[in-house]
Amino acid sequence: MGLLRLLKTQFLCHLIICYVFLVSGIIINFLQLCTLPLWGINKQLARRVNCRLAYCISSQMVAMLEWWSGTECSLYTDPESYKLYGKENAIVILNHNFEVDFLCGWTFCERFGVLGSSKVLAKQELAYMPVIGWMWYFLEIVFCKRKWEEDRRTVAQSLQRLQDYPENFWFLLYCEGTRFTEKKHKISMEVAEKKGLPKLKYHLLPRTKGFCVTAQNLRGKVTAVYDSTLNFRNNQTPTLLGMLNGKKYHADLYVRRIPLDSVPEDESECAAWLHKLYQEKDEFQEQYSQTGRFPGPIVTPPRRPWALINWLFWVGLLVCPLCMLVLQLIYSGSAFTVVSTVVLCLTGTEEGKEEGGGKEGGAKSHYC
Ligand SMILES: CC/C=C\C/C=C\C/C=C\C/C=C\C/C=C\C/C=C\CCC(=O)SCCNC(=O)CCNC(=O)[C@H](O)C(C)(C)COP(=O)(O)OP(=O)(O)OC[C@H]1O[C@@H](n2cnc3c(N)ncnc32)[C@H](O)[C@@H]1OP(=O)(O)O
Ligand SMILES: CCCCCCCCCCCCCCCCCC(=O)OC[C@@H](O)COP(=O)(O)O
Repeated sequence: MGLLRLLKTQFLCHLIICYVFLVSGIIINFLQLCTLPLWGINKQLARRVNCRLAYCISSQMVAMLEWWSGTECSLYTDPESYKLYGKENAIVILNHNFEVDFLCGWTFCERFGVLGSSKVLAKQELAYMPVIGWMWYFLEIVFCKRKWEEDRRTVAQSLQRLQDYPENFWFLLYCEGTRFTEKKHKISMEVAEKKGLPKLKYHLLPRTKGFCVTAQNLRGKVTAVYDSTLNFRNNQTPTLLGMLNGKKYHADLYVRRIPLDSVPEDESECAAWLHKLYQEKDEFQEQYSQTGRFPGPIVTPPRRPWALINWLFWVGLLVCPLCMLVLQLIYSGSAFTVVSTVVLCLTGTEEGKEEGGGKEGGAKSHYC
């Protein structure tokens, strides 16, 4: 094992990375809070500033994927559509099978220059999460309680506010509403059967209301739907901890650009359109499982240096005070404190190795 690879598996490195992420995140959250008075004076400027601040947080996780773990991301799409990515507002529909699929999504956002402004229809609970959740509040992320009686009005209102958003954005929708598990799949296929809909093998039955309300309220602002289907090579099951351990994965994303004009405006027709789309997505996944590839030509949008530069900046800024703290601990702490800290780090390293490496090449269930 090379020295760098060994370093990446060390718990101490993981501690430092998490420390930098959390402390920089809190500092950025605080800076976002300081922009509050600006919203009353110049709302568009406040939004632009918040996009840049948000970039400083989310790009750290992207840097971990791109530069630390070295994960590769290939895009299957047609060259005509490729030219438009990052230059227009779009609704992105993505399958939800992996712990890190949101992070792969962010990586593509980064490569097409829309990371700071990217949006999602997220469950309300995430709004209370320090760093990311608080960052989302200032990014005008749309939250839902997954109770349609309440969401119908609040989601539509939040979407309407995006009509004059000053930056290009991609609005991510996990129409399945939750991450795929065999149990959830079984239940949702029972619902499909009751509704007389064809069964899906690789997806849960999509929830249509969120998509229909999004398409309805972003019409005029958004020009296309990016139907995106993600999978990983060699049956990999990527995890955040695996990436933190420096494990390299290879993501394949198939994207079809569909003009929003071709999505029906009528609610029930829109729902039927989405069900049909998921049947097609299921076929793409079937093709991937049979052949190991999606249809169409492959391009690999290049990674950009900005995420790494931002990360190195925060590491430089925050690791010096940490070193001082550690030195202080060594000088002033008892032998017991020092020894127990070292033991804790070593134990963490061993557990991290198991988590990060243990799943490598592990058999996956049939769906991905
Ligand atoms: C070029 C590159 C292209 C792309 C790059 C890719 C991506 C990058 C893009 C952007 C990145 C941006 C950000 C990413 C960062 C982070 C993301 C992280 C986290 C967010 C994840 C979440 O939080 S997911 C959870 C929240 N979101 C959703 O739930 C969305 C989907 N849900 C809906 O739309 C729902 O309808 C709802 C939430 C609006 C309302 O929910 P509710 O439950 O109240 O109503 P439903 O309509 O769903 O339920 C009633 C109807 O559903 C039927 N039913 C019952 N059981 C089931 C079941 N198990 N499955 C399916 N359907 C079921 C029931 O019968 C009712 O049917 P009716 O016919 O009567 O309506
Ligand atoms: C630089 C890197 C530092 C790494 C430090 C690690 C910090 C960890 C940060 C975690 C960030 C999480 C971002 C939010 C993504 C949440 C995805 C998610 O929660 O999806 C919810 C869905 O699945 C539906 O949930 P359920 O239906 O199960 O309810």
